[in-house]
Amino acid sequence: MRPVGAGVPLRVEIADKTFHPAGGEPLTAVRDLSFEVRHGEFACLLGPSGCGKTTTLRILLGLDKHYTGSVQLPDGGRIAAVFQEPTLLPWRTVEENVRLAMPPEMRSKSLDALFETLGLSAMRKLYPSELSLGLARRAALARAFAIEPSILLLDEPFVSLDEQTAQRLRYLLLTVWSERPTTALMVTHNLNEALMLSDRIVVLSPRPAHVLGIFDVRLPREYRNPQVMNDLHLSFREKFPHTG
Ligand SMILES: Nc1ncnc2c1ncn2[C@@H]1O[C@H](COP(=O)(O)OP(=O)(O)OP(=O)(O)O)[C@@H](O)[C@H]1O
Repeated sequence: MRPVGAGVPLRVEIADKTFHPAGGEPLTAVRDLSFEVRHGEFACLLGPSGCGKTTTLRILLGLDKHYTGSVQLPDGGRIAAVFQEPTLLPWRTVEENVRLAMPPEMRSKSLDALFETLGLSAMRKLYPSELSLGLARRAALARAFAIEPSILLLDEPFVSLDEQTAQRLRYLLLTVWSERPTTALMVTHNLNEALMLSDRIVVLSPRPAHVLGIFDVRLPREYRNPQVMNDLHLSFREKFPHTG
């Protein structure tokens, strides 16, 4: 495994992204947005509702090519995404959903360890309709990690869950990510979530999104106990008094 920072970073330079709705006023969602996520780092894009976070992720995913600027993805080019909704195919089992996302040369590999880590071993043959909201999110995480992505993009994956379930999933995400480290960028408007998960928080302005500043959380995650989280909150608010 390469040490953090040794590989190609994710480099984002979006000069302008403007929507031109038919019959409506043009709307600039992103302007002069520039940041980097180092190889193997977990970063969060933290910004207020509607500031342009999802728009930015869609550009990184290649789903929106109508922008000016450039994006450099880490080498390997395998992108995994986890969205707000788990987007599982309803007529396929959990395991089939995961395997279908894998490139053909990987499809026969064992998924035992991954399912075990995510607490899904007993659910492999279930259909999405048989899963709770939390279990469906776990299946979406399994599908993302199964392809061994060179970059993992997450768009508020725990947003519509109750806080207890969301917190359990954050821990699971950390566990599975530390077993299978990859460069990760997660969109959130939840400061607590960002402080718990990130090596680095990219703090965004209200729309049009640009970077207000970077908050590095250098402390290893196992030391981020409630007291430390409290201190992190305070230093974040000192640095960014009008956000979060
Ligand atoms: N296809 C589109 N056409 C026109 N405007 C759009 C389109 N998609 C997004 N927008 C607008 O662009 C702005 C940024 O939207 P975006 O979804 O990127 O925000 P966000 O930061 O992800 O918000 P949230 O936290 O609420 O998900 C919003 O004002 C939104 O209404």
